[in-house]
Amino acid sequence: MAIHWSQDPHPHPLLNDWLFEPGSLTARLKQLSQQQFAVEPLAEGWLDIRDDEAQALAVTPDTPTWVREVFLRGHGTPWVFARSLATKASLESSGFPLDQLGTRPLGEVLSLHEAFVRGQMQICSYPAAWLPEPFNQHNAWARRSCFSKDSLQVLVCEVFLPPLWAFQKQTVPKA
Ligand SMILES: C=C(O[C@@H]1C=C(C(=O)O)C=C[C@H]1O)C(=O)O
Repeated sequence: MAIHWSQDPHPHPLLNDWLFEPGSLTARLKQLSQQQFAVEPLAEGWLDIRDDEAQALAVTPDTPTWVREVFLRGHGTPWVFARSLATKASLESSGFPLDQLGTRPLGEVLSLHEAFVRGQMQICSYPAAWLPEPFNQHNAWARRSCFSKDSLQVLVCEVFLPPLWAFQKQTVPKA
């Protein structure tokens, strides 16, 4: 399945505001949920990566890679599906604990190391088939970027799920 990642902004301002949020998504979701926030690991392991992911890391698709898929939940509801990955070789040489995070947000660990540089943000309409149930009925807007530090590259993809937009709608900004 082909996927097109673009650096161009999305025409819809609300979508663009989230898709190109420069800061930590964890921090923003914690604020939006008034700290009623949690990370739920869904799948983790030495899993196959997709052609577009291998291309982003400049490796072949059969390269041993740790993949971490989670829901970021606000008030107990999945708001974001995130898929983060890094090659085995780069994890072993850096000691970065991508495979030991559990329910600890990746963003918190990345922020501990100031040396991480976040690459260009790209967006796409993420294929429904790549989303976990019950969100695998429709495509959803996603962003991805690569956090780099020395030889380590952590590719982070975040897909914004319909319940986040529903919550946004019901949360009228304070005057
Ligand atoms: C990179 C961040 O970490 C978040 C937490 C993730 C996790 O715990 O797996 C994955 C993607 C991010 O939304 C962030 O907060 O900006």
